[in-house]
Amino acid sequence: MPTTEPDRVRIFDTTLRDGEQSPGISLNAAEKLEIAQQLARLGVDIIEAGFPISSPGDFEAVRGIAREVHGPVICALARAQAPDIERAWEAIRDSERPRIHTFISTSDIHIKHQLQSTREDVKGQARAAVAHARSLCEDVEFSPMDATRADVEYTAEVLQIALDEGATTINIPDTVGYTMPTEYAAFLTRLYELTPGLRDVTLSVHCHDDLGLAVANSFAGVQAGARQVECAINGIGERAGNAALEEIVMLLQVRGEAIGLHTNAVTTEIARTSRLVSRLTGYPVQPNKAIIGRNAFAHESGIHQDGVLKERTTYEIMDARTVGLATNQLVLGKHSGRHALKQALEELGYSIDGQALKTAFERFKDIADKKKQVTAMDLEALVTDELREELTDYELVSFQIEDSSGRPPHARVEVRLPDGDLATGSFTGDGPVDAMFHAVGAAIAVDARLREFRVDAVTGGQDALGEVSVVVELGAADSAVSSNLPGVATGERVTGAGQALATDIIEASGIAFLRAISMAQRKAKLGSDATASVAAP
Ligand SMILES: CC(=O)SCCNC(=O)CCNC(=O)[C@H](O)C(C)(C)COP(=O)(O)OP(=O)(O)OC[C@H]1O[C@@H](n2cnc3c(N)ncnc32)[C@H](O)[C@@H]1OP(=O)(O)O
Ligand SMILES: CC(C)C(=O)C(=O)O
Ligand SMILES: [Mg+2]
Repeated sequence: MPTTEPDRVRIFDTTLRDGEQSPGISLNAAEKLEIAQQLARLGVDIIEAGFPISSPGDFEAVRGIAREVHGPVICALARAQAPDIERAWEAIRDSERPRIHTFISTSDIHIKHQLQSTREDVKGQARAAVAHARSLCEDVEFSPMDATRADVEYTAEVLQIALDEGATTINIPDTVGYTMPTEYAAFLTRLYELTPGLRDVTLSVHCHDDLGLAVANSFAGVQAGARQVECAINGIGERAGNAALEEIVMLLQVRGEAIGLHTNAVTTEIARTSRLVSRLTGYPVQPNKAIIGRNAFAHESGIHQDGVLKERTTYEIMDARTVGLATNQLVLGKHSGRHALKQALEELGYSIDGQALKTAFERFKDIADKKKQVTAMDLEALVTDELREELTDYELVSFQIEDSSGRPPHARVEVRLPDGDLATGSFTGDGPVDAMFHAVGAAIAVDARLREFRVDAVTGGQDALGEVSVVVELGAADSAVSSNLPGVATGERVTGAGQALATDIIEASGIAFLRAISMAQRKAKLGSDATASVAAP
């Protein structure tokens, strides 16, 4: 137990050391520094910046962090060997608050097979290592590696040696993620009994997730008296990873009061830190990951949405804003109701009711039937599209596209004209969109020149809505179109812009093209050169 603030749990972040031991992760010095600076903003107490003896690059990275990151303790790992300890010290000595973390195994499996040594020799190595580290640095952490598979009495003897030599933090690693919460707590309690000096220093926990118990074991350790938790952002680390920092911090934020404990972490920096680590490590975060997964604050089902709309706490134990997210999310799908839709639209700034809501709801259901998920972006696009539709004089009633390798694509369309008549047109084009445009032009007897064409995926995923934007130019110089442009003198040009949304971009192209022509014709009729686009909601 630390002598100051005994109710505070120190957050020891090992993203840059154990986290980086995840297969496939290799961070360069600049990336490590960027993460370390963000960890400082997150308010972690200790940053384990790396293992300096492991490579010149890691040495430089740790040294850069030690020099440039202020606030947290900057820690470097070293085996219980003089060269490791000296290299670690060289890397962190410029830090305002350096710490050397040295370790050696106390389990017989490790002593016999890996170290090929004896219990007595390990005691000697531990003594020498801690003494050497303390001769260089005031802050020294000692870890008996694989402790949870070790003999507790022997581990206590080694810890007493480390304490005698001046270790200031004792960390008990569950190196292979083997222990269970009650067993781990009992192990720590027994260590307290066997090692009297342990109560005078900070006891730390370091748990791996091989059985999915890293956070539960860490929490059990805290309940047994540990006041430092070693953890990594997004739970990355050797094999199945370390305890996830964001889970430890939020567990103590949400439930800490019940046991009278807290951390100093700035929880609103969690989401940003998670995204940064994910981006720089290339390790994506699973959608259902606690705290930082994209579903962690999302509600899909109607009953939950209804509850959250009435009172957020019915289905949420945390406010998304406390972890740095803008808001929770009501994910609209085919089972969602009108209230959730209306609320979602209001959040987007569209206050609609009555017939407008009814129409939007029907269109929403159509889209929801085609898509797995209707997002806020879809909704915005749908409502905006609803407004645009009022400005359309033509309706694309149906279309067929024949497209196959070796033959140019052919389009056939049926368009309802402003007077209600149906007109058909067909065309063989260079591509399906080109064929669609020309077939539409043929159906309404307008020869429009395409000036701009753009397709944007409005939402993500294969079933995303595509937004097509087109700008067309009509000219009275062209005898074929003069009857459509009564207000335009020969030689003049008039442009029109249109946009449309659909999951099928060929369909969206046809509708946008018709809207652009409508706009050009309206402008021509008004004799106006207004540049207002049909797209503007
Ligand atoms: C549980 C953990 O996360 S421990 C940290 C694990 N992290 C890493 O290993 C990442 C960085 N490691 C490395 O870059 C390399 O392993 C190095 C540079 C440290 C060492 O490389 P090498 O000298 O080639 O040794 P190698 O890694 O093959 O073997 C490890 C050696 O360290 C010894 N060793 C392992 N742990 C310790 C320890 N805590 N104290 C002293 N010696 C140890 C092993 O017995 C073995 O010694 P041996 O060569 O006499 O058999
Ligand atoms: C170096 C030690 C603390 C470690 O990472 C482990 O035992 O898992
Ligand atoms: Mg580890």
